Amino acid sequence: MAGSKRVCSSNQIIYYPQMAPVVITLVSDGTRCLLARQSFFPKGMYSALAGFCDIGESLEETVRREVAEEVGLEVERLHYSASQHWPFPNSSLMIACHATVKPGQTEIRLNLRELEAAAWFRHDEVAIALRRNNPYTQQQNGAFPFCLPPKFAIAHQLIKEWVEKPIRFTLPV
Ligand SMILES: NC(=O)c1ccc[n+]([C@@H]2O[C@H](COP(=O)([O-])OP(=O)(O)OC[C@H]3O[C@@H](n4cnc5c(N)ncnc54)[C@H](O)[C@@H]3O)[C@@H](O)[C@H]2O)c1
Repeated sequence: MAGSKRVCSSNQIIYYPQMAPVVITLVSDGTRCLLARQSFFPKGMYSALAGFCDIGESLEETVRREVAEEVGLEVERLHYSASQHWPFPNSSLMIACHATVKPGQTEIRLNLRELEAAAWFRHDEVAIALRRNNPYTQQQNGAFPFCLPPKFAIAHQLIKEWVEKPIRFTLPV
């Protein structure tokens, strides 16, 4: 039977589990993809942009707002990829999308209240990072290599999808 719930034994009120929708978007300019990091990420790790949906927003509106807020870019086309339940820190439904920026509009305006860094990465750089074993290990020169989220995270799958196959952008945002 579908549906989890708890019934309060004193007043019979039914409580259903709460889940927060989150969009995670891999922005591309056609040849490169935009990845960002927060200060608490493992050193060297970059990921796609994520953000909680606000009340009243469509997923398309959340993508457009989050990308504009975090890196100052306007997205033009949107393509749904996949979803994943994500239990950390509370229960979220991650909705993963690919998006493109308007041609020629690639200048990043970083929101330092939300992100530590963001940059455009070439296809070959991302492909190497996907293949890297022991990605979070410090190198002999003291630096941490550019690396990506672990395989179990939908962020990894979204980035892998971008590397492996051309995405058709069909939905205007
Ligand atoms: N599975 C993956 O691949 C993947 C990748 C990136 C992010 N995530 C998850 O996506 C979520 C959002 O990512 P983020 O980078 O914006 O996170 P974040 O932790 O930076 O949160 C951003 C803001 O959202 C607020 N917030 C927290 N819970 C909320 C809720 N339920 N509804 C509305 N706002 C809330 C926080 O107060 C914070 O100010 C996080 O839970 C993160 O763990 C998952």
